[in-house]
Amino acid sequence: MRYSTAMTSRTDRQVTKPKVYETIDLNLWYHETKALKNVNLPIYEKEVTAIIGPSGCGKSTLLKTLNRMVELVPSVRISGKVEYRGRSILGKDFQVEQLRTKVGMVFQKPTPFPKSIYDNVAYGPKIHGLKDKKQLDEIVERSLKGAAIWDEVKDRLKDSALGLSGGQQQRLCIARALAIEPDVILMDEPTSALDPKSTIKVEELINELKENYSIVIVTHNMQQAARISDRTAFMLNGELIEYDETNTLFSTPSDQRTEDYITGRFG
Ligand SMILES: Nc1ncnc2c1ncn2[C@@H]1O[C@H](COP(=O)(O)OP(=O)(O)OP(=O)(O)O)[C@@H](O)[C@H]1O
Repeated sequence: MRYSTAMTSRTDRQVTKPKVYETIDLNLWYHETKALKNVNLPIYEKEVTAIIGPSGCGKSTLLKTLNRMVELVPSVRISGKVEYRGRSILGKDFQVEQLRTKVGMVFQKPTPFPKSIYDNVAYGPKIHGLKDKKQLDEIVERSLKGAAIWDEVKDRLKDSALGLSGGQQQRLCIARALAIEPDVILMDEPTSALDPKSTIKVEELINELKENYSIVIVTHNMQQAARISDRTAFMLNGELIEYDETNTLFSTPSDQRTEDYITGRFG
């Protein structure tokens, strides 16, 4: 095997960009189930990093480790390190609230609150203490524009978000994530519940967002990873098998297992 998770990938040796995240020898167990095995993964600034692999390989677990959401599962045990901007985030002295204003998350199913479109977007800034109506109006407009949904909702901001289509709801959730002016956006299969047209809109949006944000996206869809990501991490049974520039990983994978997966031989 030319690669293992303990080795530095081709990409990592060449990249001089700042890292937003780095996992170092990361292991994670749910009770006795080992879901992450010695994962070493850098995430670079203002890029889209895709995490791919068959069902149950640990993609979502890895993503949720980055914002420490995984710790909501009581049986979880973790060893190794996760660094955000060079700072270890797993230690007891790190306040998880510090991540909440830096890292937004978008889930598989759109999860708007049963509130107005306006209030969905204003929610984050409000809980972080912003009260000024003019400032909130500006944030709501900027975030909805940033999520490419402003024109569709600007005349119905007081209407319930639940009245939007699934694709619109997902873009609203992206606007909600943008409202806190995050550094990173984590996306867990953000288009898997959407129709093809809405999927394309969200993919186009992701492509625009990477100018200003670092994005990590978990996807089942290899074509999607190939279309929108700069680098791809391929996981299997909790191991990071291969990580490289997306073009390289899909055109000349280094590990036979990656090749088998991307050519549809399993998964
Ligand atoms: N809350 C949990 N409790 C116990 N085991 C879990 C829990 N969540 C995930 N696992 C296990 O951890 C492993 C990795 O799961 P994870 O959801 O991260 O994989 P995935 O690659 O995201 O899968 P999928 O593509 O199907 O969403 C699996 O064996 C899964 O059964």
